Amino acid sequence: MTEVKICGLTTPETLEAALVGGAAYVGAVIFPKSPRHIEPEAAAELFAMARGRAAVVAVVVDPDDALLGRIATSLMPDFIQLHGNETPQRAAEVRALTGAKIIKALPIREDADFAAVPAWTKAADILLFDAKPPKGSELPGGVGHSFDWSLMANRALAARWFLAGGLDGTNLGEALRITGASMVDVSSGVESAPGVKDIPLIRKFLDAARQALA
Ligand SMILES: O=C(O)c1ccccc1N[C@@H]1O[C@H](COP(=O)(O)O)[C@@H](O)[C@H]1O
Repeated sequence: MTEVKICGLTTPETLEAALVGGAAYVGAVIFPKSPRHIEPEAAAELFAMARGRAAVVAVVVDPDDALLGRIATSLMPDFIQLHGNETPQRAAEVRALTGAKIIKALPIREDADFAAVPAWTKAADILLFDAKPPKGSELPGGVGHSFDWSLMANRALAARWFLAGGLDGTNLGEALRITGASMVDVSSGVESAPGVKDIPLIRKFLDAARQALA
């Protein structure tokens, strides 16, 4: 099956739906400007039920060492998703500070945006291609915008990568067909309102991932 990450989970019911539905990755957004924000200690309590069932991902934006320390000692995520302007050198520090593997989000609008990929291929365990947020947006991700999926077609990459940005249960099949992605990430596309995850939409997305493979 296409590996799915459901991101921005904040309740046990929606996390359970993601786990039962077969999500391989589940994400906590630790970024106060986000409607999905959860404090590291609360995330640790919530995501305890995911241990051994899916990889736990902490999504952060240019985190300082103090926040990383709180995340490492409470949530102890399998992955830290860097969704800001972090450098490969900072990613190495984050890895050393937390012991977590690194997912690096790269914002894509045009072909030239892939220039950052070679530097990140060694510095990150997994890349995540997301749309560039609209101008003036306070959020670097989680805004439901997609990029031109044809930019991914026939792109030989020496790294594992997620397709992200504006995916939902209705467009996932087409996105997979065009990009050939084997890993996908969704947040707002499985919500009924910003920050409010919806169990039927989570199920629909996971079903669409299964059907795409069939
Ligand atoms: O979801 C958020 O609020 C968020 C905040 C800050 C950085 C990243 C965030 N989410 C990530 O954005 C992408 C795409 O989201 P969407 O499906 O388009 O809503 C995804 O990687 C989330 O992990």
